[in-house]
Amino acid sequence: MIRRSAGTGSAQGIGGSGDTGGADAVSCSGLTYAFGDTKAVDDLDLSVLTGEVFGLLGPNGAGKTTAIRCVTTLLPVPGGMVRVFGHDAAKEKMAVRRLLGYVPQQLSADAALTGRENVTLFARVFDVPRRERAERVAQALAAVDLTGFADRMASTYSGGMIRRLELAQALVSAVRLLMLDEPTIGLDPIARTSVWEHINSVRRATGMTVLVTTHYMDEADQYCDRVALMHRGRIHALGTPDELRAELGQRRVAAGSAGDQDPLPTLEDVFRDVAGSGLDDEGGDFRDVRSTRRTATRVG
Ligand SMILES: Nc1ncnc2c1ncn2[C@@H]1O[C@H](COP(=O)(O)OP(=O)(O)OP(=O)(O)O)[C@@H](O)[C@H]1O
Repeated sequence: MIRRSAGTGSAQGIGGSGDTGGADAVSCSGLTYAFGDTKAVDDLDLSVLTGEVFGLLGPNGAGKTTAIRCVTTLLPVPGGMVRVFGHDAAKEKMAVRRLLGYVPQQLSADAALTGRENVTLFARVFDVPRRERAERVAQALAAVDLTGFADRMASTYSGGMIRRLELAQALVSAVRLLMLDEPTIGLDPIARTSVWEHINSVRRATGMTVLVTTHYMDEADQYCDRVALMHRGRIHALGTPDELRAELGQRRVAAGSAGDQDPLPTLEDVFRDVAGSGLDDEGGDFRDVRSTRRTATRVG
């Protein structure tokens, strides 16, 4: 498995302090989580370095959302250890929650509120001091280019605008770690690019760390510093997209199934190599499909 260090960039802005005390943004060791007999996460070891954009990839049902929910403290940590900037997610839930913003797959904005009201609600829930609230809400809306639409009902927003609004909600409490579960699912290519451009501009301004799940290999390739391929609750490959492609290319040359001059495999080839041909058998269940379709419908 390929591992490497990522560079970091840091400045102050809408996000929180760049001081991370030297700890990894996320560190999981031996993380295990089961729903009844289904082991969703199985002895997972994972480190997300401070300042990087880290992509967690894998087929439906691989355990990505479950792992992320353990990191957010929305699920307990029944086995193993999860730390966020050094804080134990099992024992220091509030400290962890204060450091991260989470955009789940499901809709987290209220259609019956304006954009500004939605973000203000998150500012209150996450204890942004009352005297700073209005300014921080305005900053968060500006960071995702929604200032001009801030006082319109969210029900009038397009799918891409809703996703940007959800980003603003997650960013308003000056987070150091932004966690995004399939942030661009169901969006058209222009809206997808726009969501990523906004993530990246906030990241450049603040040095925040981003942990994202996606099924779009082109996005992982383009926007992630490192990716991990998860399958059946475990990490099977980890590295930069270039490293993973090169490693598969070398293996194919060694096995005689490709020549030296052949183009490098794509990240999608790496994905297929890891997940094998069992994708359709293992490819999620009613719950997975329903959640994807629900998201696609509401943004469509
Ligand atoms: N609430 C639940 N109750 C029972 N089983 C669950 C529940 N949530 C997830 N699972 C099961 O746990 C496993 C991991 O699911 P999880 O949602 O973490 O995968 P995922 O990689 O995020 O999938 P997707 O890409 O479809 O979002 C799957 O087998 C899934 O069916």
